[in-house]
Amino acid sequence: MAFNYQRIVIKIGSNVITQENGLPDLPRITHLVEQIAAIKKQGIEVILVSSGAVASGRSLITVAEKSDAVAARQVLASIGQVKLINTYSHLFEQFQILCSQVLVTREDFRDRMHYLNMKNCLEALLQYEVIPVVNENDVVSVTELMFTDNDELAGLIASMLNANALIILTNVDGIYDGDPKAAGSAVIDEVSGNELDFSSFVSSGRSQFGRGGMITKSTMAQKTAQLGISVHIANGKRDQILTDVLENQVTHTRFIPNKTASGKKKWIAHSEKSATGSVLINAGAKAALISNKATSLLPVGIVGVITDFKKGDIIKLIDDTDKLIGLGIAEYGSDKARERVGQKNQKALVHYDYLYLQG
Ligand SMILES: Nc1ncnc2c1ncn2[C@@H]1O[C@H](COP(=O)(O)OP(=O)(O)O)[C@@H](O)[C@H]1O
Ligand SMILES: N[C@@H](CCC(=O)OP(=O)(O)O)C(=O)O
Repeated sequence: MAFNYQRIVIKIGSNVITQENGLPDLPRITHLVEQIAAIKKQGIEVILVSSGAVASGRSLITVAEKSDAVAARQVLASIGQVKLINTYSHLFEQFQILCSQVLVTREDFRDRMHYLNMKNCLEALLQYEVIPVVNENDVVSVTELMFTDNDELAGLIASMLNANALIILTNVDGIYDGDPKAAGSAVIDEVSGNELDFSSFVSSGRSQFGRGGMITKSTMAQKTAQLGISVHIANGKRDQILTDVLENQVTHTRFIPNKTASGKKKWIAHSEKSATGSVLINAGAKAALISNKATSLLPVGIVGVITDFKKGDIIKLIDDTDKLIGLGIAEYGSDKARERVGQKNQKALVHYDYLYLQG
């Protein structure tokens, strides 16, 4: 194997396992399960994040999606998830592999205790040689409780389980440097660091059954790689794609991983939407934080408290252009922070060990 991974998360997009007419593509799912079984036989731990509940639901029932889109999605997913997991379960059984169903919402990642309970469950499933099949719980996950899409969920799961790699299967060969259909566009082989501005060449359009599109995939991939996890974006419609990606024998996009971050930093990195408070930091603090040295956020670098928070909350560090610089756990509440704004020799508001910088 070109890439020597011990634990991988594989995310399969709706489009990969759905035919153009909206019906599930059973031969494709079967072929993917065969490859996953072969990978698992080599001793690699696999966690599957699979979309396709809504698409599977559409193959079973017709609902009026125009009148109430939220209810329609709930109904389709509730019916379709049963079919999806049954299909996986039946196919994995043929290789004497057990799979399990794990349905989650964004809320499950917010509270650290809750997060650790979920992590323990997934670790236990892996110990029992089970392949967890994860999807968003679309039935209860509505509006602000929703993930942007399953790419975000896959990034969270890969970070939570300290996976070596995340393989995202979609319906194009990778991230193109222009419109994938335009002549002259080519797949970007490698992305390192986070300087690349994807919005200049990735359109916000989505494929027929996809939710987030390539922009959210790119941003999530960059963030996940910054936390120390290799991310591969490849075409799940191609035969032998998983084995070829692992052998590095197929054109696709690979995000080169940075130094591995601690488990706690990985959790903080994905907590932007659950951050309660925020503080405004000055130019000196910003420069110190983004330098290569490990630096905590001291009150002397804080200009003011923007939104209140309690000790232990996740807070946002914002600069004077309103840009998010980082996220961290507050060592004390906003009342004390206000009293200490601009003062020297005060206890750090965010300790370096509990600070994640956007980069
Ligand atoms: N520069 C680009 N490179 C690759 N794909 C792009 C680009 N710009 C837009 N896309 C679109 O993103 C789509 C994949 O995202 P999405 O629809 O969310 O798929 P999935 O269901 O796999 O999550 C592709 O089908 C492609 O049309
Ligand atoms: N949870 C939804 C998938 C939503 C989603 O993000 O889809 P996709 O963009 O195809 O990965 C489902 O199972 O239908």
